[in-house]
Amino acid sequence: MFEKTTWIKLPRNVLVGHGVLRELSAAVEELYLSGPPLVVTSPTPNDLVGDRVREGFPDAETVVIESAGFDAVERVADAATAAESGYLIALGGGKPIDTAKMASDRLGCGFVSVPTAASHDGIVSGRSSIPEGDTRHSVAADPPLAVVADTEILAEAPWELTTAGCADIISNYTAVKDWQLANRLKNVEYSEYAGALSQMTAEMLVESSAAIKPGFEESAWLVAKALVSSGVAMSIAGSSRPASGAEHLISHRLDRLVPGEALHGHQVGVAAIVTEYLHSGERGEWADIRDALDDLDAPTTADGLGIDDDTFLEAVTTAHTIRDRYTILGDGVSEAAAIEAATFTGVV
Ligand SMILES: NC(=O)C1=CN([C@@H]2O[C@H](COP(=O)(O)OP(=O)(O)OC[C@H]3O[C@@H](n4cnc5c(N)ncnc54)[C@H](OP(=O)(O)O)[C@@H]3O)[C@@H](O)[C@H]2O)C=CC1
Ligand SMILES: O=C(CO)COP(=O)(O)O
Ligand SMILES: [Zn+2]
Repeated sequence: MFEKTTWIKLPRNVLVGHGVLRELSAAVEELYLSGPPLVVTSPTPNDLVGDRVREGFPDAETVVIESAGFDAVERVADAATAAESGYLIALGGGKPIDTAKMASDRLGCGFVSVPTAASHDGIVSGRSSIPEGDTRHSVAADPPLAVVADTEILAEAPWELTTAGCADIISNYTAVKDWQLANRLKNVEYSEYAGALSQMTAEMLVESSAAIKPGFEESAWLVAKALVSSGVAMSIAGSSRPASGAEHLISHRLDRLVPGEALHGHQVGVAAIVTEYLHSGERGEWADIRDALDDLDAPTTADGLGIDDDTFLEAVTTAHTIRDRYTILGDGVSEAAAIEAATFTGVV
């Protein structure tokens, strides 16, 4: 008997462009939500844009979170319950967006994503990435009901946040390879549509790299569109597989070993150079990934991340323990193999 089903959840309104923050209340109005919103944000985005968001929602309450984690999710859920909020507005980078995403799932209400940085591809996805102890959970949640990505705001954010977003997209190359490997070796379900979309998004970004330069709003536009596209690939897959493979496991491990040292996107970019070498060896495309990162001003070495070589190598050899996701790391890369891959590619 045929039993396959697909349920793809996507945002209803996606606004990307100059000054679209002014359309936020119109975009929300179209969603037929009820009750006041709770704005979930972190300190810098709140200082920069919080008041402009609240202008459109005079009855909104705000909760400011300092770090991601299940405690923050609980805080947001409690604040929403106390304020009788009808929905959440996530304002900021990946930290407040992932926290609001998961809290809205817990509360059974919708949320709207208002990114202030083009720094990662979770702004549209239906996955929430939450750290806990030594591990990190990629939790299924509903995607935002609407996304309002104002390129004027994104372009004013520090350039390194945009280059982190670029690197998060470039890591799709190796993420898709890991997914295909897991499909071949472990029979993990693979979506041709999601895999192709994720890979095409990375290719298009690399092809546009000459136009991605600091000080141009066009750059924020190109990167934001790629982040949306990558998030849609995750929604089609119903998993973060199209955009998260071994390079993300290494980054998640670095988050435990040296918290806050480097941006998520930068870590996954450098790690992708190494995992591409593990996939394909000396003649693989690791140098293309390195050059693409370099063209986009993203780091290509452990040192460029501000992380010492030994810590980076420790992350490579222990990354497979982060979660049950089969990748090129298999059941662990030996220290000698990690040193060979990272030195040959110039990462350490
Ligand atoms: N769910 C998913 O599919 C995905 C989730 N992620 C997750 O997202 C997180 C990474 O996202 P990232 O955005 O780097 O993390 P943060 O939200 O921590 O943002 C990074 C830094 O940028 C600051 N910031 C945000 N906007 C601006 C701005 N406009 N101007 C100046 N500073 C700004 C933040 O300030 P402050 O410190 O005040 O907050 C923070 O210091 C990780 O936890 C990662 O796992 C990443 C990819 C996909
Ligand atoms: O960062 C992500 C995709 O870019 C999300 O992946 P994770 O599921 O590994 O957190
Ligand atoms: Zn990522």
